[in-house]
Amino acid sequence: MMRDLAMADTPERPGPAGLSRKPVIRVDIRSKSFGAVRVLQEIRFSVARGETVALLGPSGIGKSTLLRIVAGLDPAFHGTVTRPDRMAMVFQEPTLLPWRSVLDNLRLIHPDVSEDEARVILHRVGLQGRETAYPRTLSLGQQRRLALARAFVGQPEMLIMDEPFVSLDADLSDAMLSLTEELIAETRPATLFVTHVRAEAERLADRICQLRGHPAALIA
Ligand SMILES: Nc1ncnc2c1ncn2[C@@H]1O[C@H](COP(=O)(O)OP(=O)(O)OP(=O)(O)O)[C@@H](O)[C@H]1O
Repeated sequence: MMRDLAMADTPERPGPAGLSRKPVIRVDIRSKSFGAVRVLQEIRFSVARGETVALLGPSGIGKSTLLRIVAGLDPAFHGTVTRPDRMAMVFQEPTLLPWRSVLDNLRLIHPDVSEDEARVILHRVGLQGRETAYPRTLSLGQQRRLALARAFVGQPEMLIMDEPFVSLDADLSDAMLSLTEELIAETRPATLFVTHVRAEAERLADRICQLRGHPAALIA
């Protein structure tokens, strides 16, 4: 089902269950510069609910810059981005609060989530029994599982991931990919993720975008 795209726009079309595939992320970036250096130019694409788009490109091309703009973390660009209210991000580093328990790491970000709901998602990612543990006592794989639980417990309409499987060995990377695939299928956010690994992109994504050139543009 995966295909490459150039300047892709998600048309409003029926989804697999006849549900509306109205885009929930619309990106129209005319330019992004750091000082005098223009990093991004003319980037237009959209992502529908339930759709996963992978972003590939060489190191330093501007992938993280693009993700930060889409997430609303960097407002200093020319253009427009439309995004839904409920969004979640997963970074290369799990970015956990070291002095808070596993359960608190979930509930501080999502105060409306009940303890029972938090326990259910922790069980779902394989962290049952570790609710009162502190992040430093978790393996890197477990920390990544907690970061995934934290992202999905809020039922995000939009999910942004920046190389979420980097620095894991092959088996762990495979397990995390499977878990992420399942959570995306259950929650169906509009997902945009960066990876250096084309096989990861082909496994997880419906569409693949590539950034190329200086300043970078989106191409097939
Ligand atoms: N805050 C900043 N100030 C100045 N230049 C920056 C800043 N952030 C990024 N850049 C520059 O913008 C360009 C794009 O960086 P970015 O981190 O987006 O690339 P990337 O494709 O994500 O790289 P990588 O794959 O190595 O993570 C690089 O030349 C980088 O040096």
